[in-house]
Amino acid sequence: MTQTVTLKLDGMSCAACANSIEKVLKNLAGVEDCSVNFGAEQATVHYNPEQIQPKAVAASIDAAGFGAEILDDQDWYKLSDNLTQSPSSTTSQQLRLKVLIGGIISVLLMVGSLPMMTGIPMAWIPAWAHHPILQFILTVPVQFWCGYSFYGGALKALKQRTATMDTLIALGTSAAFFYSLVVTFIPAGTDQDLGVYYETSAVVITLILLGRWFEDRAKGQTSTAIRQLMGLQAKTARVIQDGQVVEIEIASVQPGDTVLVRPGEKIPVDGEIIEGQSTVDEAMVTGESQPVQKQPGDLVIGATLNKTGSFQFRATHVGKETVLAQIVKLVQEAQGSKAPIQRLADQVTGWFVPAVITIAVLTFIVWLLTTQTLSLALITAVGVLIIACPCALGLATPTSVMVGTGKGAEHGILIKGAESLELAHKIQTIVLDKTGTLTEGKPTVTDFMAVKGTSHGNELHLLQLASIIESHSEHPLAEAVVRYAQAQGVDVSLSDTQNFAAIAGQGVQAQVQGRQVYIGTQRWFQTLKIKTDALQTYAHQWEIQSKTVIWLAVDHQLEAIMGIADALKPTSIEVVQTLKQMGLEVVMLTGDNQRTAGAIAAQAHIEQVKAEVRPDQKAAAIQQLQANGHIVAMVGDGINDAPALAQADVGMAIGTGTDVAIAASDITLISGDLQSIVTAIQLSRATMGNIRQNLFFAFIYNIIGIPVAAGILYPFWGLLLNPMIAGAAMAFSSVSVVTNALRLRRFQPGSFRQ
Ligand SMILES: Nc1ncnc2c1ncn2[C@@H]1O[C@H](COP(=O)(O)OP(=O)(O)OP(=O)(O)O)[C@@H](O)[C@H]1O
Ligand SMILES: [Cu+]
Ligand SMILES: [Mg+2]
Repeated sequence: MTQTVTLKLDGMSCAACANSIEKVLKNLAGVEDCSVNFGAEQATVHYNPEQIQPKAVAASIDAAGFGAEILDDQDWYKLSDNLTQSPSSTTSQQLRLKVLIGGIISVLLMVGSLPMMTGIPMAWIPAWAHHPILQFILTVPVQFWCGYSFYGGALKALKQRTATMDTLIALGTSAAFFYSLVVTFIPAGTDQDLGVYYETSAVVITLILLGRWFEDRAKGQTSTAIRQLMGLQAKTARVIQDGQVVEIEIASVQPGDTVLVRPGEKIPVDGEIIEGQSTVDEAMVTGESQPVQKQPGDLVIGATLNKTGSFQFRATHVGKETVLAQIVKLVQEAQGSKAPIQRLADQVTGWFVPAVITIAVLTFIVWLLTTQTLSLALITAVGVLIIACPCALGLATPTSVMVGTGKGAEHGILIKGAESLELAHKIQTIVLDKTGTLTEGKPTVTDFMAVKGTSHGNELHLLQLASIIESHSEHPLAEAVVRYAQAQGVDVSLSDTQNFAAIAGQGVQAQVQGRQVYIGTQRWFQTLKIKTDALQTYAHQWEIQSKTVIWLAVDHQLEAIMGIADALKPTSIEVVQTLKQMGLEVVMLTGDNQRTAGAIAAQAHIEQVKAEVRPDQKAAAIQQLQANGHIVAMVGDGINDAPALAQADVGMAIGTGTDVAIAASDITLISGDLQSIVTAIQLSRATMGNIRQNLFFAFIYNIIGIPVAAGILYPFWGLLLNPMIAGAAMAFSSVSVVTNALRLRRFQPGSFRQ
């Protein structure tokens, strides 16, 4: 049996580090699958607990030179405390100090070399400021203290027999530094003017650290969604103990406790109202903007806001069992998962670094041979090494995925993984379940008609037989029948049913009071050879009014029919229209009969209808649509439709209220509002657009920069890329990628219509 553990990682400097950790993990016995996300600094590991334990997994990451901490969800409250604090990590503070010191030294070095670099004599700069030995002394701390992490990273990579961006920076700056060192202490015997390049190394190191510092800070902001969610948690709860109201820490609340909530207070944990009434604002968890009426028996969600009344409820779920905790866990997992598009970036980084080293060596050799100038050959080679860093490439997808999934959670859309987020923008066909998705899912019996002149002609008696059977069924239609019977004053409690059987998609049967009773579809009755002609005209009439007709027979004689209405949700028509405008094909899927389905579809302006599809055939119906080469999404209520949801490329479950049916679906729409289907697709489109921009930003510097740094323009215009500018461009590329990803935080439903 596979288990999953999430680890918080430390010490990764670029996507290549993530790749090498992934390699280490995949080589461990007992690890079945894993994914390391550089942007989220997380590893998700699927392992076999009989072969390996999370501790051993973490230890192997440590051994590879990185830090790993097991994210244990046992202690939810501690975790939430940690996460709600601002993310001013030690890494960030250390980076800041290094940037500061590197910056001061770099400025001193630059000022010293100004006259030499510009060729203009500057009287105010004393000659000793450019003394090579002074410059050497100044550079040492930058090279080996500020730049220590590059050497460390390069060494780690070497152990894994790979090369990362640290390798490139370490190589590039070391080349500049040691070349200068040689020139400083072994005076050249030639007449060539050999300059030193200390400032190049110092500036490059400082700029790249500056980029990383910005990146680190910005990366912290990509996870604000989680911090906001965690921040919703109440700190204390008012619990009734021995008739006294006591305020206790939220961590001490136990399931079964009676909790008191006053107007304007946060509801501390999940539970069921036992006394009192109120309206509750659940927007922060479900995305539903309208406050919801609550009365005894209704469920309340922890972290939502009580508005008007005060009430008491019995705690049912606390700590990591609460809806909020589950949402946070899901979002965290999604943020750490990998989008398929990232595999491309990973592959590219895999061969990019070795390729760059080769290009740099070639550049060095070619320039040395053609110009006989060592300094020119060196500077071009260093330029290539610096500009070619693929670090922005590793940030391009994970940062957008983090912001995108977080944004989803904010709107009540839980996206299970980056893969679903990516797939959602490719959806071509969207299949909507009728009952509970397009309609309210609250059917009510509106009509009753008995066959006149039969021996059991008593309507109430028939209704009693029907409701007795239906009280054994969980089907929403069955509940409607029972409710109707009760309203007519029928006693449904008396029950001596035998051989009850529910036939999926057809109806129910049983023996009641010694009689064989059937309730179900007309089609089923035809196969049972029960004549349905007598009520045919009524049935047709009701069906055209979009009512579901269920048939009742006693001892193989048709006795009555009932018409059941289930209204469209108020937003259905508009949502279908928007989906069509977005270029999607909309299909309605239902087990209900053709005519009723057709009438509902017509109301919702849906042209394609698949009706009379039994629950076990729904997955096959999806498969049929996929066979035409379409990417198909299915929206259903998540309980009956699980196989179809799983079959669809993207399964969206409508989880109403606290009933978050997470398991079978790729995307859970927490509020029942269909508008969130549109929002989910728009969010996916916006995120993918954002990722493409990021990949552009990440590549453009390399594509333009490498040939220029290699000196392609030098023979024509004498143009070379100064390694310091290469360093700045490199730092800027990472920063521009993360900043662009943060732009996604401004996503608003409806604003990204394409
Ligand atoms: N317990 C029941 N009592 C009466 N009729 C039933 C019962 N269960 C199923 N049926 C009949 O079978 C039909 C198909 O049921 P099924 O559960 O497949 O679909 P549905 O819930 O009506 O629609 P959807 O597929 O949109 O959810 C129903 O429309 C109804 O006529
Ligand atoms: Cu880099
Ligand atoms: Mg159904």
